[in-house]
Amino acid sequence: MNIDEIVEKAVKGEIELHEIDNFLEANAAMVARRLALEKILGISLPSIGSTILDYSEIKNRNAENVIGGIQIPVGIVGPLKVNGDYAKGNFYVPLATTEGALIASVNRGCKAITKAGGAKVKIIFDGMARAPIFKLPNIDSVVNFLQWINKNLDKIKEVAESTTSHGKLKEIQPFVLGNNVWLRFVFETGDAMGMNMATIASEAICNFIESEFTEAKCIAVSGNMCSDKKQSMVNSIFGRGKTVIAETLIPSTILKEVLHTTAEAIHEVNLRKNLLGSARAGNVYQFNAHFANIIAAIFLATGQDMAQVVESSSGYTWTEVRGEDLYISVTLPSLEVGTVGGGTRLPTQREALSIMGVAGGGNPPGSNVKKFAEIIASTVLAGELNLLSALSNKELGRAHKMLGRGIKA
Ligand SMILES: CC(C)(COP(=O)([O-])OP(=O)([O-])OC[C@H]1O[C@@H](n2cnc3c(N)ncnc32)[C@H](O)[C@@H]1OP(=O)([O-])[O-])[C@@H](O)C(=O)NCCC(=O)NCCSC(=O)C[C@@](C)(O)CC(=O)[O-]
Ligand SMILES: NC(=O)C1=CN([C@@H]2O[C@H](COP(=O)(O)OP(=O)(O)OC[C@H]3O[C@@H](n4cnc5c(N)ncnc54)[C@H](OP(=O)(O)O)[C@@H]3O)[C@@H](O)[C@H]2O)C=CC1
Repeated sequence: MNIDEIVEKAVKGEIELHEIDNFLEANAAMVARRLALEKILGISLPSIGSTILDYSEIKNRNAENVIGGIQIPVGIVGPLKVNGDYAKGNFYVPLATTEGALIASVNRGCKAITKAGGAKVKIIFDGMARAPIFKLPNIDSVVNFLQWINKNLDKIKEVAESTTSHGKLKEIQPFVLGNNVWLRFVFETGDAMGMNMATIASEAICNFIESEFTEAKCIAVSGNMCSDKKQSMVNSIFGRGKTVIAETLIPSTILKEVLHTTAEAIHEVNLRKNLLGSARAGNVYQFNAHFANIIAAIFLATGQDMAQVVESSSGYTWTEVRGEDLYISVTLPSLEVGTVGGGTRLPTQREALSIMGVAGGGNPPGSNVKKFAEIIASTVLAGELNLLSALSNKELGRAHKMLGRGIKA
């Protein structure tokens, strides 16, 4: 069958859109699927169809039933001076967004931080968690199960690590409710974000447990105590991915000249907005102004899993007035990122990672992603510093009129 005949069959419903992959080479299948959809809907999709994506690379790795690609503007902020353990020096950071004023905002924050000597940044925890849920017959069995797990830690580690060369089982955190037990497995995952790695290793552990401790039945490899793609106290307290802290001290001259404000004014906005306002709103995880803006824009540009913006953007902004200067820090308890795997292998996303010098695996493994995490936290710091400044001097509406609607103030 040629491509026209296949399109016709898909339009008539004689083959499903995803079955086109069985008849054509990958890229021809992507085109045929779009042409069929255009005919079914009576619309044309030339922009989605005009893509540099190679479906033979994406298929069985990143997406199914593909009809083309979506383009999102990517802008650049920086140079941003980062004084980390892995990221040292001045960095340009790509942000993909459709929110006018966001890039300008973060860029001004970068300017202020760089002029002030940079952002100091530390990673204080590193571990990707997967938590299967087990059903036991009764609470005697729960206690025996926990003792058995403790006795068999070495064997469990061996089973897990037989599935991966980079994944290392660091720790098992047990949680109990009645006859239910969650085992929260925490892995080091090299430069990968690690969710596939941790899931595959956890499934192997579950099979081993079920065959050896037969009273335990694994109900689901993910029991939501992980917690993936959901806000949760467990991530906030224990950390998931990387827990990162970035801080800087901004002298009053820079506050005045670059940010048109004062330490007192920023501190008051932080206290009454980020801390009190978030508490009054019943927010438990996001005592910040807009971590999500920076996290989402970097995730989108660099091929991270967008659904993990949920927990990766949780965290706290802390400020202190020191003389006339401002101390400001951001704490991100669960930043889930990778420089290998997932969407990081796509061509535009890989280029975006290369702007920061973090594309691919590091030497030693894990060093590249830690450098990336430090750059992200420093950029979040720039975003917070600038938005708090803009709010303190009533710039927000004016900026968004100009850069979001194209209207001169
Ligand atoms: C827009 C500015 C920065 C102007 O600020 P300004 O001081 O009038 O601008 P400027 O023209 O004097 O430039 C100062 C610096 O800003 C940067 N800058 C300036 N323009 C650009 C540009 N086109 N492209 C790139 N960078 C730009 C750049 O670093 C520049 O330095 P230079 O390089 O010239 O030496 C300021 O008014 C501002 O930051 N406003 C606030 C906007 C903002 O923070 N928006 C964030 C998104 S809001 C949101 O989504 C969340 C929210 C608010 O709902 C959450 C909440 O509830 O809090
Ligand atoms: N399965 C699930 O439940 C979920 C999956 N996801 C998806 O999972 C994907 C991310 O999973 P993830 O495990 O990170 O990625 P991958 O599934 O792509 O696994 C990473 C691969 O890279 C290899 N590798 C090579 N060099 C390195 C290095 N330096 N550091 C680490 N690994 C290296 C690993 O080998 P080796 O293993 O031998 O070390 C492994 O094969 C995303 O697409 C995400 O959307 C997201 C949430 C849930």
